[in-house]
Amino acid sequence: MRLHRNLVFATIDALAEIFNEGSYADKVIEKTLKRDKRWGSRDRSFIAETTYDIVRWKRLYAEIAEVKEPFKREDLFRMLAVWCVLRGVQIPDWPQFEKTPERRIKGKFDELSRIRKFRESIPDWMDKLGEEELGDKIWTKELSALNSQAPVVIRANKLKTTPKELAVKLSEEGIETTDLRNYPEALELKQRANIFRTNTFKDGLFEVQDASSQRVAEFMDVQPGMRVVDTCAGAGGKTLHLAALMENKGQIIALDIYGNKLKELKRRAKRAGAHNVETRSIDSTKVIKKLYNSADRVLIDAPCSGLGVLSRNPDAKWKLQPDFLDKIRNTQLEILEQYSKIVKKGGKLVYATCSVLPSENQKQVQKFLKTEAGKDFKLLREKSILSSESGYDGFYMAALEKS
Ligand SMILES: C[S@@+](CC[C@H](N)C(=O)[O-])C[C@H]1O[C@@H](n2cnc3c(N)ncnc32)[C@H](O)[C@@H]1O
Repeated sequence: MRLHRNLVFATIDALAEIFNEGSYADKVIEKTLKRDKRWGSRDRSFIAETTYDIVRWKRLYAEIAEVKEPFKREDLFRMLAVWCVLRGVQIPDWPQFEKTPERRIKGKFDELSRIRKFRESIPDWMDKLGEEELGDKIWTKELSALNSQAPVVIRANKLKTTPKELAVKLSEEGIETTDLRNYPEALELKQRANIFRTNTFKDGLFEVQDASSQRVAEFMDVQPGMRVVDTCAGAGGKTLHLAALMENKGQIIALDIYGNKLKELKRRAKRAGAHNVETRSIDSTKVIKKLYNSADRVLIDAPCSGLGVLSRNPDAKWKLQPDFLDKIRNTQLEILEQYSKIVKKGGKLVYATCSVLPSENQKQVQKFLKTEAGKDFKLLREKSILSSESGYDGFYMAALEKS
């Protein structure tokens, strides 16, 4: 591979913005890719993948390159030089890469690879927390899985197609997929591609949704005709799946505290042909109270640390802070206590997170069961999905029944 100057400069600009201005990697990359219309798909994937790689390995690369935050441009070039050496990419003879100590880089990499927090490139506090919660063996395996590039998985929208038919249509548009055993609606891309440009996507035949995430709506045990409330619906990944499982029959009320996310949900629902979805922004407690004791199924896809989805969102390693985790655990419990009241007698509640930490998952459910609101519920089943075991995102889900 030969490095091209304008692609490398765009990558360095993106990294400076992510590391030094605290911007979100996905947003910065999206903006950077719009900078030059002449860039082809290989150029675009170089920028996106190199930026994500260096974000993912920030601690390790900074340690090897002997640079500290806030990073100057020359520091970022040194980190990129580390990336080149460790990936066997030829270092260009540009002034920015003069005197790159290739042997020293390899030596330091071998030395640091013996220490997990450097090898897996994560903050001390997160390493300690993961080990405390999951134990040394599982955490070590999980970290390694969470540091690998996530596969692209899509969900065939059964309101409009079947996975088989979708695979054929995508293939006609030059995109090859494999179907996933045990995930009835999922297809995995054989190679990364810009699938949002396909007609198949524009026509609403699929959504991008990780395989583990597709387990959540399945876990809800919905039937066509039910009344379902998705309380933390965001832009509607799970809502749209629920609409498909309910064959567009019955009612789904999608709630969130952010109206702009619900607007996006509406746009997606229209594309997907999901007609049984209504959105309501939670702008006061009244919105929730009005729904008390009314739903056959309630989903709480709770805000969480996102520690199960680090492979697709590696900058969360650097943006997450311990005090945020404390706050989010309180929010999770409050939400459980409040929103569980929406379930009617005999109805079911599903609590889910994309975290692998028991303190956000099974321990929260156990705490909830001991509260006043929780005493009417019994735990039916729960599932912890580790990325190291499934090959997809880390997730947790619990189904509870109200008596
Ligand atoms: C894990 S995300 C939801 C993802 C979404 N369900 C999906 O499948 O695409 C959690 C969501 O909870 C929302 N949220 C945060 N605090 C909330 C609260 N107190 N009540 C309701 N929603 C909340 C966030 O805005 C965010 O959209």
